[in-house]
Amino acid sequence: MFSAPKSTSKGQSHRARTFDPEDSKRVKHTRIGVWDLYEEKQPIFGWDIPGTSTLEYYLEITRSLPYVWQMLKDMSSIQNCWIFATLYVIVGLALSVIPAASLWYSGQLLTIIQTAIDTRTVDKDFLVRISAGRTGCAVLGRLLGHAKASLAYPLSNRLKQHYTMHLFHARARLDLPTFEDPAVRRQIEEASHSSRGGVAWDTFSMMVTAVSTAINITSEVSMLVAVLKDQPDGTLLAVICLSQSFLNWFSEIKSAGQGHSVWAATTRNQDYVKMRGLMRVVSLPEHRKEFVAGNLAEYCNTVFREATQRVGYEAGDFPEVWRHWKGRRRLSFASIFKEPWKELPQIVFTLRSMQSPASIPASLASLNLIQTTASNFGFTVYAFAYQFGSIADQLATVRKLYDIVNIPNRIPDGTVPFPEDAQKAKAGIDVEFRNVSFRYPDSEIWALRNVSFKLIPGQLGVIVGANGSGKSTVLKLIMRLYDVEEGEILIDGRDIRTLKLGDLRQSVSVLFQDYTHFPLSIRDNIALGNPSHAANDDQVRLAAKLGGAEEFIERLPEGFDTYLERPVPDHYSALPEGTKTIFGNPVKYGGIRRAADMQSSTGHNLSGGQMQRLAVARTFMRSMVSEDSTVGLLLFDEPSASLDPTAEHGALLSTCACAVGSLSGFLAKDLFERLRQLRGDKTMLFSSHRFGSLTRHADLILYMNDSVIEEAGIHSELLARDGGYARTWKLQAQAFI
Ligand SMILES: Nc1ncnc2c1ncn2[C@@H]1O[C@H](COP(=O)(O)OP(=O)(O)OP(=O)(O)O)[C@@H](O)[C@H]1O
Repeated sequence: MFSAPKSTSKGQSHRARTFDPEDSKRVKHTRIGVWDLYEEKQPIFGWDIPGTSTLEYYLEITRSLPYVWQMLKDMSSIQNCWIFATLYVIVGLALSVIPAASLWYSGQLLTIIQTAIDTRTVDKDFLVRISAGRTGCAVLGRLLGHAKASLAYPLSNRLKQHYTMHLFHARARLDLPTFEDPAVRRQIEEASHSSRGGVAWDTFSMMVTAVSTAINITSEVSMLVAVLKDQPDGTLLAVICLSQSFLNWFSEIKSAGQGHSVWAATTRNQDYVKMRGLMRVVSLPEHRKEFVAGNLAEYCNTVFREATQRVGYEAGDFPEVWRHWKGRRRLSFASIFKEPWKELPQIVFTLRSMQSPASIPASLASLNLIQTTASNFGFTVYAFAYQFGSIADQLATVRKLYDIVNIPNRIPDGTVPFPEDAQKAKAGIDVEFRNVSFRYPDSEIWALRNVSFKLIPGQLGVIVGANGSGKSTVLKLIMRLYDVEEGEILIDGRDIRTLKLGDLRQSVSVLFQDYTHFPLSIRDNIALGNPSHAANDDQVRLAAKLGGAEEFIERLPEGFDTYLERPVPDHYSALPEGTKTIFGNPVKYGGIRRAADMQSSTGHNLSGGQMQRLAVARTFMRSMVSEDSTVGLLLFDEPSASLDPTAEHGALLSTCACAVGSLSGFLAKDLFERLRQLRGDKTMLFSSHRFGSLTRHADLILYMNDSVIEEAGIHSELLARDGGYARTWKLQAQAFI
């Protein structure tokens, strides 16, 4: 809904095991406008101050250290990384002592002033040397700062690239149920979370900054003590100024609101929710068709006006309302005393100067020195706390980054290679369900109950039944996207759980009902049907032809190189009205601009039927066009759902020049017929709502209802039985009369 402030987005989950907004002992509730904010109650000297000690906090750091060590070792494997890293550390450390060196020179200037007051003489050479040193420090500080920023770029890029591959691998290796698990998704999200250059860079720069900050503060404070110990009231002024910067920091942290605490906000104001919904209805292009056709303008205007009046002036996005509320809350005890406290050093100084007017110049110089150092000191600590949140949280992110590559998959791999005989498998494999029952993860409802059937090599099976009866689930279980809960599935007589997963999936081809297209080029989308032949353009084109997709692909301006959805959008400002296309794509303006004056261009829009032909082409790529394909079982989930009749009957395609001898024959026939001819002896299993040509040819029809197989047999048998299948078949037949 909104992005949390930076300091809050880090460092929450692993400390607070659970967060229950209703737990009033631990959670404070505040009503802000239409929003209910729930904040975990925090002890003042608990988590609020980054780096403060508690056992859990240190344990967290201790647990993460081996992973940080691993990260440092991994950095050595990245080209030139250690050179940049070492230089970065050296420059960072050198920078951290510059303020102390400047302070030393300033102290020397103080001594010169003091001597001048006492003796009325100035050592000019010494003054020149000290002034040069002081100026040199400033110049060196600037140069080192520049060098640090210049080193940060190549270093962070190297780390980013390395860990992007790491994250890619970690995500790619997960199976479906593991990937769908919300806990796993969260784990991945947390491991990928980073502000700028990735987790590794953030951690590395945090460590360098932590050490530099420590050196900076220690050296500055000790230098300040050394410089001021002989100055009149130096120590008193230093204490007042440092306490002032502490007060400042404390009030900032408090007013930053939740610091590092856990919080959540929701709105229960139905009028506000409705207002936001209506606002989207009138703003987004996807609703406009129905909005206009449904004549909704007047009704929506009235409802929106009424809802707005009821909500009053309290409506607003949470971040906006929250920011305003925090501004009001900023009037804390610390913030009230902060201002008068600032005047205290001046008051002390004035009192002292009245007592001994001769020391005014020296005192003035030391006051200035102390104030500058104290404000630097406060700023350094605050900047560190703000940038990195908590050290423990940052280090814990590294642990998560490494842990995600070890997330166990829910579907364990088998050990038996499959098939034993590739030629035989290619010519069809058999599949058998024995008393299979299955529930989806975290679901109480049985998706399949006691399902048994057998298809022998070369047979055509069709599963028919109402929505939600379990048809697609049968296909998913054959692919081992999930494992059965009871019973077993056998492929060529072997329990699929014993077979090597890669081999099993290599031998089966599936076209899902809810197939997706990858945000890659059309060529790649088809080629991924058979990754081992992805570079073979002829096969890709043949697969496109067989799937009935070649003709419309060729008509696209970029043909097979067209991206259906470009993963990298072009960005542009508000272009002059006459600009209709840019970079070959139409200029589009959405109802709501996502980022100031930036707008992304999207890819081409294909019809549902064209999209499905692409998906069919990918299936053909996998199963038909390659000589060495080991696919022996073809699964189709509602393959003709969005194909128009022309496409199904191949009329459009009959004009295609066919590349293979017998191709023209079956292009003119209906899709099922084409599939039947192309498959040779491969076993096929369809799930379909449609009865008709497909079921008439089926060797086995499974009529499913409410997760069980109610009837099984061939078309004529099931018609004769006059049960659910016959009823539905007659209903569908009547619809076409
Ligand atoms: N990912 C999932 N998580 C939980 N339940 C699911 C999931 N997918 C399907 N189901 C449930 O499993 C049951 C069987 O679904 P399935 O998709 O196999 O039905 P179907 O016969 O293919 O339906 P349709 O004809 O609409 O595609 C349904 O009750 C459905 O709600």
